[in-house]
Amino acid sequence: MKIVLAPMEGVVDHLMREMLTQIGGYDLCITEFVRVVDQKLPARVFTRLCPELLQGGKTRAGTPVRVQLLGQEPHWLAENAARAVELGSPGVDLNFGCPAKAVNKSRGGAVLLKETETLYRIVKAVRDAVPAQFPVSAKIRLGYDDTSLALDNAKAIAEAGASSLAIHARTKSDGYRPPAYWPWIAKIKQQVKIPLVANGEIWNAEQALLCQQQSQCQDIMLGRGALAMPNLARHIRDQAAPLPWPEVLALLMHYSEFEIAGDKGKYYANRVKQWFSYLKLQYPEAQQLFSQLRLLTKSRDILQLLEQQRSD
Ligand SMILES: Cc1cc2nc3c(=O)[nH]c(=O)nc-3n(C[C@H](O)[C@H](O)[C@H](O)COP(=O)(O)O)c2cc1C
Repeated sequence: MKIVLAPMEGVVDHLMREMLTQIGGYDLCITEFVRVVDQKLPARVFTRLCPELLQGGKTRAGTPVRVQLLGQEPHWLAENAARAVELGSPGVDLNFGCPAKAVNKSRGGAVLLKETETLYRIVKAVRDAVPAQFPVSAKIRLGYDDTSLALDNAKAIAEAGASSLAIHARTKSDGYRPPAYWPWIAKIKQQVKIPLVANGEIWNAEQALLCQQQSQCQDIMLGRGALAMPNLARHIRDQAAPLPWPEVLALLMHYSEFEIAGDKGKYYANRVKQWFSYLKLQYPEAQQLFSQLRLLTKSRDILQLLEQQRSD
């Protein structure tokens, strides 16, 4: 079994990857997406989103971090994919599942799930541009409005030479409403011979097992669940109990200190709130704290509140 930490724009940044891979259990992380439109982006765009490029493309715990690209133009995606690996990304991931409105208006993201031929052309161009030893993976949903193209899309991506395919087992229209349709992945697996990674709605070890059984897939990708339970990968692999709240609080403080020490001010407050929105599903303490924290906009104030909570 391989466990992949899902890309999550706005919350799984390098600080989060650092902490979660330090706890352990992850084989690979995928970054938030780099938006590609019509140019070769400067190196700083990649290193800002993925500072791990400056340390061999791995987190300090040694977990590889693969850059994800999102766009619609095969040529420009290929150029930027080549740049990402030159800069040290151990492969490239292509995002075909992003439901965000702004992204879909300018195409890119989930809307491409309506265009099987474009998916093929993108994967082929990127595969041709990236040296063979580097994996080119892709991530899809089951479709846009419905699942009618799920098989064709997966087959096209495989035929174009993708090394593996992560499948978030819902359509764009399903949004994040449970359930995730894991048996659909098993259906795709019968016809697509590249390794598949099952994704969607895994919050604990029981669900991980059920997902593996129903998807017929050993490898899984964890998104919101990884934030709700910071040791979810260890919980799944080694039956570790959910991390106790005081340790979660220490992680939250570490995240804040990291940020105050030199990263970007405002961005953190939004990220920590986003993290809390998942933590409160697992920890009643987070639920209580969230009602106070949601009004704060400065990292320092958030840290102060966390410190107060620790000393209570
Ligand atoms: C806040 C948020 C941001 C996300 N950002 C990305 C992204 O940048 N790239 C991507 O491919 N998927 C993105 N996703 C989708 C997740 O990677 C994952 O497929 C989805 O959350 C389902 O998995 P889960 O049920 O384990 O959370 C995002 C999801 C959320 C909730």
